[in-house]
Amino acid sequence: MTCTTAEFTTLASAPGKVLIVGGYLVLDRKHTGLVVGTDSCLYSAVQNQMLDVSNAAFTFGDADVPIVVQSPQFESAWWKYSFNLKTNMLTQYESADQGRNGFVQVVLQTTLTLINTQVPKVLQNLILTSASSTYRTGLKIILAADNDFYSQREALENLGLELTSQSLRQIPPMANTGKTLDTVHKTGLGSSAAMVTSLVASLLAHFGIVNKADIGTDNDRSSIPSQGLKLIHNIAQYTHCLAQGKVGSGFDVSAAVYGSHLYRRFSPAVLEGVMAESTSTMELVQATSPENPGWNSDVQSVAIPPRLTLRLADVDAGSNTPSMVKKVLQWQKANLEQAVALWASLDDANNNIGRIWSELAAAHARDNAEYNNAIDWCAQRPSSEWTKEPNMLSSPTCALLAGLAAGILRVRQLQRELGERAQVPIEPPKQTRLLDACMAVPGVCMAAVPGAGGYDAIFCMVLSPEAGDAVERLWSKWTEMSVGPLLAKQASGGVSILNYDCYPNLKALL
Ligand SMILES: Nc1ncnc2c1ncn2[C@@H]1O[C@H](COP(=O)(O)OP(=O)(O)O)[C@@H](O)[C@H]1O
Ligand SMILES: C[C@@](O)(CCOP(=O)(O)OP(=O)(O)O)CC(=O)O
Repeated sequence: MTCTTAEFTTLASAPGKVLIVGGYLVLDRKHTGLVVGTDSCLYSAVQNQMLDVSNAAFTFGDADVPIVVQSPQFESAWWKYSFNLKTNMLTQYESADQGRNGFVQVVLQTTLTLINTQVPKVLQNLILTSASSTYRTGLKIILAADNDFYSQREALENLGLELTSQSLRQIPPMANTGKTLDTVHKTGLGSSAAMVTSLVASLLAHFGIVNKADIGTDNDRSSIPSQGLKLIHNIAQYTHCLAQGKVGSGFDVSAAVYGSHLYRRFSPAVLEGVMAESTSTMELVQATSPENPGWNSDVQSVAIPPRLTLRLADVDAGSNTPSMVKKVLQWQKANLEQAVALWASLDDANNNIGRIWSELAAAHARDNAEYNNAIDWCAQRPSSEWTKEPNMLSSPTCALLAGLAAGILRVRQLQRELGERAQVPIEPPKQTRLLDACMAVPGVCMAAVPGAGGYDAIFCMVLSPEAGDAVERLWSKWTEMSVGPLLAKQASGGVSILNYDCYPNLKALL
């Protein structure tokens, strides 16, 4: 498609996440988490726009820039702000139903303060181009999400369609949810981390603080993060923590920035001094700087092995991650000796998965034909048969795939053990039955609960489109729980700057 670039509109996207292994352990810097970024994204479009402020419930002074943010897929989701260039104060002066969006507000407050401190003239230019006190040049921001972030069950029911990916493809992209942000049913892809990351990136790129080339577009990123990408990461981690009121592991924001990788968290100390409201601008600049050595997270790229495809489903029940985390950490504290041993076993089992992925990628690079033959063969049989055929015993790829299937069973066994000991339903029996059935489908090499586990979601890794279809047929016939497929697959890239003109659905929203 030939697209022209619209002047003054900057569009950024950030992917959702699936924590394949490493739930709970990733909270501690001693351990890593294997996280995959999805091709379902959150988008943020920023445009300079002449805004009519004549009826605003706020008197605009010489230094005030108006900002309108809309999330048109939701009911009552618009917020109007003014950002004062002299005081760096963001004021929300109007919104639908007097609502607030804590994540948007914190990102705007922080990012605009940093921009105004580092390159004041870019925001002052908006004031200089304001035509009158009635019309002022400000920022119009649109937030939009791929449908996968929110449950589409109701939409399918209303259309009289079954819960299948074929039906999901009939729903228009970025469809209206008919819900508010508070009542929408999320699928667990990490909407706030992806939204925060895309909004930070779009603002920094719009005002030239980071170079669009530094951020990358879709898949053209080098493996060493640029200073610009680090700045986006640091601001996104900081604002996400501030908005959620605690310093978490940050794997979700890291996936939104860098895409799929092996993640080791940053030491929380880098943010502990700047979580208070009284944080000064200088402290903010220092804390988020790409040069700040406190940002010691480790992002190691992992290759999802060729021809392995991620399939996701949300389970219509839901779990409360923070309360599960609280209970697991309480148990860990109260049972240190047992916990040390269990954490070590889980760490081994988790690392084994990442290691086999790397070895599979290496096997593909070494002998493409052998690799493809083994995938074709395994794709037609359940994993329990992969070691039973004498002819295939000499195939290195077949052995690795069998190791992967056994490896994820080991992870699951330990996750169940942790769940039983901490009295937290990490892989409850209903999920065990579903996951065992998935593992029995020909061509499935992995199936487990992602992240914190519970009743939120499941993931599978399949070796062929036919295996993916077979898994989906199993889900659609599953009666014990309602299992809804998502359309998302794995994506290698993280946050990206996109050509706005290539996204007519978004353009129609602005
Ligand atoms: N499309 C969106 N538009 C505006 N805000 C959003 C959007 N998606 C997520 N958010 C913000 O993120 C919050 C949800 O965060 P949270 O409950 O932590 O869910 P998640 O686990 O998906 O990140 C919303 O209340 C809202 O503030
Ligand atoms: C337990 C954890 O290590 C992983 C939780 O991963 P999920 O993907 O389950 O997260 P939510 O989207 O918030 O439900 C907690 C953490 O690292 O933040």
